[in-house]
Amino acid sequence: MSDGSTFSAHSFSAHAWGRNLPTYEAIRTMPFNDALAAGTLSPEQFRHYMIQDAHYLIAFGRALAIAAGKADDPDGLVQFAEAAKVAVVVERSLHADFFESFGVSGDEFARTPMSPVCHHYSSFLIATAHAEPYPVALAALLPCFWIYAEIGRDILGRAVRPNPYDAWIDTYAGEEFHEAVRAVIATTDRAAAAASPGELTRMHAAYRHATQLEWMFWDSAWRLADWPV
Ligand SMILES: Cc1ncc(C[n+]2csc(CCO)c2C)c(N)n1
Repeated sequence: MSDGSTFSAHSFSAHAWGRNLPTYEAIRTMPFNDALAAGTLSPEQFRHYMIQDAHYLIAFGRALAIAAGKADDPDGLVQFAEAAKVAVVVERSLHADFFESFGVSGDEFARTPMSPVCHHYSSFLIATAHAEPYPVALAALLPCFWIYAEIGRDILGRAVRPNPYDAWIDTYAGEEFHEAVRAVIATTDRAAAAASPGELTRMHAAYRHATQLEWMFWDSAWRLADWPV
């Protein structure tokens, strides 16, 4: 799927994937993902990532719920309402399983605010879902699904096992997640086919911005980034 070839060459998704391939490659080879696959990522960096991801997933769930409300048919409404629920389920499993095994207390989570990048990405998704029409909202949400599916498979293929991050790797490489991702790509392509030229331009801008923010999210965890003042 990483060459976009599963989809029609004329689809929005194929164009968006192709245009953003250098950024995808930059994500795939970034130190955070190399170290995760090698099992050498520090627990401190993974804890930073998990805490920020728990914040992110709630915002992502809200953005999905807003997009669900804008769906142009009942199937889209169900698809994104269900995805919003899954985002919260994943956040709860971070709390129940990963926080537990990597020693993040409820207290530490409660006193750790969103990092600058997490704040930016979360605000961008919620603002886009609110202010933009359905196709543009979906374009902003798509990289989150698609990039994780691809990165999950890539890391699975080269992970050193056993790996302290096995459970994380297995979550995103699983077939169930990939099926959901294919469905989001298909719905986004259908919405793009009905979008105006102006909306299509904004879809590409939203997709690009979200892809850049995915890179920045991992980079932020790698650097243990915090607010400078
Ligand atoms: C920064 C960041 N980006 C994407 C994901 C991936 N992800 C998590 S839950 C879910 C589907 C929810 O319906 C997806 C695609 C993540 N965890 N963190």
